[in-house]
Amino acid sequence: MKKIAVITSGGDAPGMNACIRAIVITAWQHDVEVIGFRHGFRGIVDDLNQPLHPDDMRLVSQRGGTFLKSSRYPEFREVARAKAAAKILDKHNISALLVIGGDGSFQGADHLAKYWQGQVIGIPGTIDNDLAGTDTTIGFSTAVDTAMEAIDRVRETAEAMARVFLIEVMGRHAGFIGLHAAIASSAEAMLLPELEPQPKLAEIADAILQARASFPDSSYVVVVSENLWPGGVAGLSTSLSKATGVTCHPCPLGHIQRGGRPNAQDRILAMQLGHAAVHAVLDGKSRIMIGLEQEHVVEVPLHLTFERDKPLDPRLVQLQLGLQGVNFASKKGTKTA
Ligand SMILES: Nc1ncnc2c1ncn2[C@@H]1O[C@H](COP(=O)(O)OP(=O)(O)O)[C@@H](O)[C@H]1O
Ligand SMILES: O=P(O)(O)OC[C@H]1O[C@](O)(COP(=O)(O)O)[C@@H](O)[C@@H]1O
Repeated sequence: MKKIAVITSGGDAPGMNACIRAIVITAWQHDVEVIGFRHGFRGIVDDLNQPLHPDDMRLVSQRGGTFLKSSRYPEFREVARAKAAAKILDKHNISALLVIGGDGSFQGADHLAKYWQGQVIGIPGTIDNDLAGTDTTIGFSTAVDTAMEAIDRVRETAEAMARVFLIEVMGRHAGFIGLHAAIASSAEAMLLPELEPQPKLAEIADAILQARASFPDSSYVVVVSENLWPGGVAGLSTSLSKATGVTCHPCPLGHIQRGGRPNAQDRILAMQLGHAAVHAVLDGKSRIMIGLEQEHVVEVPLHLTFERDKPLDPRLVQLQLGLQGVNFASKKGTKTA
């Protein structure tokens, strides 16, 4: 019986469990046995294997996180670790490894493929959506929903108290969550690394002061990507409060964005990609990522997913820039941000 393995690696993302379910069920339908290794690449090296059977997949899709566990394991860059992983995979007679993760995990998979003869397939699982070759990644949609709901809550108190809030969203060095959350929550401004890697304090302060002058009774919400400002939104709020004389409140959303039940879109995406990944294995494919482009499942050479940058959708950027900060008090709709 053919045997394949699956790991979840890097930051966990809602929908990873649904993807494992689709892999296990599809594989068993084709007489392929599946084992998981817990904790990503570390689990292969340390042989933390776990047999996976369709009967155990009944109630996993609804849960966030990953029941297989994940890890960041920088030691896997070492050739010796990749060779050790190859040995373990051969010991278990594994013919293909499916890696659910982000660009780092795919670099790890590509690294392993240099020292292991089996097939290596990547499945995009990261809340950041920062992988080239796929329109979206497992977990991104849920993370945006979570950020939006959190910002909606902040908005209510901000509006009641007529306060300025700076809300920090995740994304490592990518603004996808920031852009989508800013649009969905009708933010007054957004600070994203792709738009301005080093935003100017004076410009942000001016926009706040103009908004305060036009709408003294209203809230003002800025969505800020993490790692953009030294000291994060706490540091930025302190500097802006000083520069404007208006108290600015920091609100980092943090890991709240990574947890929670996957939404329907992420569950469906996860199952589509997991199912297609098993078929790619059966077709003898290797060193590819299974992605989704314009609603269609696609296969992309693995290296292209991490060697290229994925740009923000310029139409969505323009949409938000056009809608944010318009001064409705002015007949001409003068921009205030
Ligand atoms: N260049 C690399 N060579 C080998 N393994 C890597 C490399 N980059 C990342 N990895 C492995 O992939 C894991 C996940 O990568 P990371 O960047 O943390 O998350 P993500 O896959 O979500 O981007 C790392 O902890 C490491 O084990
Ligand atoms: O939980 P950690 O290890 O501090 O990592 C935080 C990072 O992980 C993420 O949540 C997800 O990143 P990856 O999916 O690329 O691992 C980033 O948005 C964030 O910068």
